[in-house]
Amino acid sequence: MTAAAPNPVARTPRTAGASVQVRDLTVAYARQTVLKRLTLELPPGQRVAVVGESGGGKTTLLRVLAGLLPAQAGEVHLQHDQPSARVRVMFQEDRLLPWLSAADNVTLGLPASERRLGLSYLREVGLGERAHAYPDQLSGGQRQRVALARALAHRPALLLLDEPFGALDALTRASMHTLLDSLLTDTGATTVLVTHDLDEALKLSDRVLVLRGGQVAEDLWLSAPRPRDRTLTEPVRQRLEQLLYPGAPDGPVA
Ligand SMILES: Nc1ncnc2c1ncn2[C@@H]1O[C@H](COP(=O)(O)OP(=O)(O)OP(=O)(O)O)[C@@H](O)[C@H]1O
Repeated sequence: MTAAAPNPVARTPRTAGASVQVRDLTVAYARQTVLKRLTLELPPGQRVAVVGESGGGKTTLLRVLAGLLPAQAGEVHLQHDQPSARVRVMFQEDRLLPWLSAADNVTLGLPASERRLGLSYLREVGLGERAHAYPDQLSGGQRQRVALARALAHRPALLLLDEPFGALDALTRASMHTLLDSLLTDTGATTVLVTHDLDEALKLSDRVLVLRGGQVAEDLWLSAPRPRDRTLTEPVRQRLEQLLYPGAPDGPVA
């Protein structure tokens, strides 16, 4: 019997996810205080979705965790086993460099010794055959897959996703959920996903935080096994809909 070819990603040691501690975090823009003494603790490897009203500070929290925005007060601590802090952010827009091929976008910034492994993520997202294509030769869904491969190629201890599939059509988004679900299970990264899509939150996360008034207003943990059967997460969905769309007895307002 011939042994199956080893999967290059599965052979990779899982990343040790970062643990995240946020204490009394306050962030303001000009005269508007967006986060108000927000406190949060994420154990290594946890997958957390952040939902809440538009303008409620979800992206602001993500930007502070990414080190892109300073806090006015409070503390943010990331702890991880890796020699360099590996935090990667994926945004709604792919932010690929248009003059670089998909492969070069994915491996940009990786040490030479990690480029081969980086490219294996391009295969994992189903784009091994398009490694030499430039971003403008790829569809929106394919570009987001390159962006996802780029984020994962750096084997982040903390992966921050800001509405990463918000610009995709429903079918492409659903296939990205399945892909991301299995890739996250392989990586071990601690993940924070900002989203307006409750399906996305319930399918991909271990825990859903509702931000309101600059704080964590609700902290719901999901214990249903993956891949998630929608019926198992229905009680959490109903609770989230009550919190996010009060006064809409039949669910979200279109
Ligand atoms: N650079 C900035 N300068 C001034 N105000 C800002 C800036 N960035 C965000 N804000 C304001 O801070 C508040 C929170 O914004 P943030 O983007 O964090 O919210 P959000 O919950 O991610 O919103 P959405 O769901 O609409 O993306 C909003 O009122 C926004 O207008």
